[in-house]
Amino acid sequence: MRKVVSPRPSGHSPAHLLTSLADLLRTWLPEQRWFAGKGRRVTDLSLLSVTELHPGCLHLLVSTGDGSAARPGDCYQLLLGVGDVLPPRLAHARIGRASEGPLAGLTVYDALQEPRSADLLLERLRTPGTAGPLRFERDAKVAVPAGLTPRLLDAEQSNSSLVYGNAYILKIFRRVQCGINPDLEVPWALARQGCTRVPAPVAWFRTSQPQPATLGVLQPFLPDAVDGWTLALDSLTAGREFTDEAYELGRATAEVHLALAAAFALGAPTGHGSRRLAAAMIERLDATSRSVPELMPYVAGLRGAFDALAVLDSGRPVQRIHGDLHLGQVLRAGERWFVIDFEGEPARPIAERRQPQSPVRDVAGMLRSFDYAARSRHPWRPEWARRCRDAYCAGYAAQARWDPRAESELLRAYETDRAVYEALYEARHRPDWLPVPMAAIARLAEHAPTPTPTPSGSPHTPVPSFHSAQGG
Ligand SMILES: Nc1ncnc2c1ncn2[C@@H]1O[C@H](COP(=O)(O)OP(=O)(O)O)[C@@H](O)[C@H]1O
Ligand SMILES: O=P(O)(O)O[C@H]1O[C@H](CO)[C@@H](O[C@H]2O[C@H](CO)[C@@H](O)[C@H](O)[C@H]2O)[C@H](O)[C@H]1O
Repeated sequence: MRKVVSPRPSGHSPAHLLTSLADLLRTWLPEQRWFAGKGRRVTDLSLLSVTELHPGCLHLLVSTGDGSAARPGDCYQLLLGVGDVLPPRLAHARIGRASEGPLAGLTVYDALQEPRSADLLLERLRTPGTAGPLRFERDAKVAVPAGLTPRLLDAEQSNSSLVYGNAYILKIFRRVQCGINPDLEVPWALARQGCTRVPAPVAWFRTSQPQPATLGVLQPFLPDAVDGWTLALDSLTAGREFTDEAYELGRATAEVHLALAAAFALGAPTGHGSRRLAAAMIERLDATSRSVPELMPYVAGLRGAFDALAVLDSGRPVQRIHGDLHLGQVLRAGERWFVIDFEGEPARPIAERRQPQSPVRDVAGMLRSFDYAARSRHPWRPEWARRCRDAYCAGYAAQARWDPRAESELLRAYETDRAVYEALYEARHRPDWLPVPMAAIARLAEHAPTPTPTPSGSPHTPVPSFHSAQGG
């Protein structure tokens, strides 16, 4: 997202406002959990859009860059409060005091932490309309009540979420990309399909400038739900099995996949497209190993999984999928699993995330997650993860009528690709966690299939057993 500028708040041009905000945001942005450019300095900063939502509350789209010509800048959505004095209860929201420009002497803070601004956002969503380039819309069939008490969710998130009265949750996308966000598009389509595994959007807001983009989505909040990651860790801590839950989760995943296949156009079977997919995975491996040197010793071993994929002729069609499925993206309320966060991998371009892909990719994401959970507790219990993985695939097979374990090369390639993604994610966001995906990478590299020439000279890949690579 670049360049265009929207209406002027209270008579100040964005360029003028930037003189007040630039220094503050250069320091504050990189400290935020949702800031994608971890480890990079914000050297270029510009305001793409400024909208005064109400006096003292600015909605901004800012573009940040690190000065490198090779990396395009990112666009972030901010809601900033500006005032003379910050009440002590908002001390934690303080960004700083502007020293120059039109806001000189005023204190700037993160307005999402302020109930008044959160109330106002909900009011906007309840009563559709526009504010400058922002458009607020809702499902006319759902009446959202007024006056619900807001609280900002304290979760480790890629975005920011406000919960209203334990009845609704508003996700505010932090890193904004041009186009409809799959986290609005997919749950909306699934709801139309009658799929009840996904909370259906009831309201949303978007911008038309600098380019059309989704900015936030309001959905029903499941008040008694616990996420799969917390449940899995509880089970590990208590020395309990998690296979019944994993089986049901496999069924829920398959149900969502079937609904997705019905709601969106299917793509052609992977067929010879496997070569292109393998090439993309190899490219990601090479690029990641340049950023995460710990990967270097394993690159040759890991490539085996991608080489095997390149010669695979899969007859299974591709379809829309979740794209970033793991235990943190599933919620259990009572005995029932729900799937949330259809944004896909936030670092990838939206156009790519909306492409049909193999459902095996989601399955691989969840299988990696069982491994993650088992790895994050001492002593490591590989058998626990192996049983969960098996139960999950069995549940999936029972619902989908095909077993992901039968797609062993595809599954292995996607698991390897996911582990590489995780290594990059952890190196950037949580370096202490890097050993978790690295342990899987070491195993996957060690057990990687080696394409061997067949008597006819065409490559033949021995299929490793499903358990050998991940189980121990
Ligand atoms: N509909 C919901 N009901 C209950 N909790 C939810 C719901 N949607 C999200 N959450 C909670 O919010 C957290 C973050 O949501 P998520 O969509 O994964 O955001 P992000 O993309 O920022 O990671 C989840 O882990 C979950 O705890
Ligand atoms: O923010 P998102 O939930 O969209 O996803 C990102 O952050 C996740 C961590 O919060 C990360 O997931 C990795 O860690 C999880 C445990 O914290 C584990 O369950 C996942 O299997 C593992 O991939 C995810 O990769 C990232 O996209």
